[in-house]
Amino acid sequence: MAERELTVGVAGLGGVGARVAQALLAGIPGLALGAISVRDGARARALLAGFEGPIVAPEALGETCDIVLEGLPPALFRTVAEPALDQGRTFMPLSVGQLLEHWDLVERARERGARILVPTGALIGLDAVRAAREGTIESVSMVTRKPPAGLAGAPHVVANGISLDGLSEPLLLFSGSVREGVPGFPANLNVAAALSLAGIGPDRTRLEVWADPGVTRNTHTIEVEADAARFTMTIENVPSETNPRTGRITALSAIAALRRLVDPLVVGT
Ligand SMILES: NC(=O)C1=CN([C@@H]2O[C@H](COP(=O)(O)OP(=O)(O)OC[C@H]3O[C@@H](n4cnc5c(N)ncnc54)[C@H](OP(=O)(O)O)[C@@H]3O)[C@@H](O)[C@H]2O)C=CC1
Ligand SMILES: O=C([O-])CC(=O)C(=O)O
Repeated sequence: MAERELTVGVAGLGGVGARVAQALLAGIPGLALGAISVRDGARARALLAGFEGPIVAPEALGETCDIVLEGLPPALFRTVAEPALDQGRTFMPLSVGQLLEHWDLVERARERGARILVPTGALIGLDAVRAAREGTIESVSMVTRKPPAGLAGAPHVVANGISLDGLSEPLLLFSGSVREGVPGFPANLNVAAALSLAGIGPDRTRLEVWADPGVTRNTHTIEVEADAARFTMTIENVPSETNPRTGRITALSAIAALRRLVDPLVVGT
């Protein structure tokens, strides 16, 4: 007898959430779009033609859905995360940096039998980082370069009165640990948070953030030194149409991460 489909609740229909919800509607065997949470219901119904399921508050997604995917602005992270975990659901965050600031949620997941699954998102190489962590990792570092428009408005940029207009050469905005960096760039460094969680943690993972007028893509390079391997990898992400901060691959990574929850064959660590 066929197993029942797992239902997915999607919080936020921005660049990431809309793409994931559309993929679920188009059909992923074993998964179904169960509910959505949005501010503008009419816009959502237009984006998701044929979706007749409920539109609910972010807190309510976990009442009926097996998996809750968060694609909200970072400030709303806990609104959806906490109830989904209390309801024992599988929670898939995109605003991963917020996990560092709401770390108690990991213990909460353990207590409630829930799970937090962080997709690789706009990054590369978390499979190798996780494998290396089973041995000894000496160092992990990441350099992020984005077109200035993708960094405009970040709290760090605003608080330090940094002007990104008319830059003619790369400007180093931040250098330090991932834990120190994320609060200043909550919509830019989710990848760095994910890297740190896959490897040696946010205090030991080093980070540089550059506003670079010479790049058109959101570019992340990670460098890992471990007893099992040394590797350097770079990903150059096409910014999404709706949000220049977010790489187009982010939604595709979330879709792939959902698929591996139900696929009979799973490849990769
Ligand atoms: N993990 C990773 O690798 C990456 C993570 N990210 C992060 O993923 C998250 C989603 O990114 P992205 O899709 O680009 O973000 P967007 O800003 O495009 O989308 C956020 C959506 O949330 C909606 N929203 C706002 N308030 C509410 C509310 N109260 N209830 C329901 N929906 C609401 C917005 O609606 P409205 O349209 O009405 O404003 C918008 O559609 C962000 O935190 C981003 O930083 C981004 C890139 C990579
Ligand atoms: O999309 C990207 O390149 C990375 C990003 O914004 C994030 O990690 O928040």
